[in-house]
Amino acid sequence: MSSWISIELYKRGMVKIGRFKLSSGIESPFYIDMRRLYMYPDLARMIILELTRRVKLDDIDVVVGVATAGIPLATYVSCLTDKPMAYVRVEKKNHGTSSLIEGDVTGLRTLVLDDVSTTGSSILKAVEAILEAGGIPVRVAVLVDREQGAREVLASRGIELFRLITAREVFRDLYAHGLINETSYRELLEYLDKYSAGRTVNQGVLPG
Ligand SMILES: O=P(O)(O)OC[C@H]1O[C@H](OP(=O)(O)OP(=O)(O)O)[C@H](O)[C@@H]1O
Ligand SMILES: O=C(O)c1cc(=O)[nH]c(=O)[nH]1
Repeated sequence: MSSWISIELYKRGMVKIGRFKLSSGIESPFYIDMRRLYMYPDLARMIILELTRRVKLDDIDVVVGVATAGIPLATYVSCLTDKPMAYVRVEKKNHGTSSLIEGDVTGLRTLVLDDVSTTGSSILKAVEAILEAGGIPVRVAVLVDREQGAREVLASRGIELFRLITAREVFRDLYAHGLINETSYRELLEYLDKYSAGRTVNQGVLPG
């Protein structure tokens, strides 16, 4: 159903296979670099339109991007849906308004947006900032979920995670279309099985 998304992401260099360190410190044999999506406005529009069609929006007052990669995503969602947009900074600004959140979420039902979810810690930090500011985090949406804990962390706070596609689905589509070979596919699945949510070895370092 979403194989066109996987294929486009791969062909435009947003699915990288190699050896990467993630923001959580976990090592990974792949990296999803959605920051490049905005180099291709037609594709960005198509993918984000798909997100807005699939995620529940009718109970949402404001969309909130998580800095930095969630900000262009939230901007597109806002333009496509006419929902107001705010964003959560990485850190509180220490001059001017001293804001952590730009825009206003007070009393508003929010859809939190980020490009990729791994452990969920970045999203959780943003959720906490929204709560602190008097907002109501209703739902979180990401373009790609790596299934390494985000859904479970958010569920424990009563917040649903919507993901347009999972990393596992991306690799399944790439393999099905002959874009990665069987050895790579098996290695990627092995990693995802080993370091997926719920495994005690989640904070893993790759061998070798
Ligand atoms: O679920 P997590 O384990 O928190 O990982 C996912 C987060 O990591 C990446 O951001 P990064 O920290 O690289 O910052 P950036 O958005 O500024 O590039 C990504 O954009 C998510 O925000
Ligand atoms: O966990 C991360 O830091 C991370 C993983 C990934 O695949 N892509 C990304 O942008 N961040």
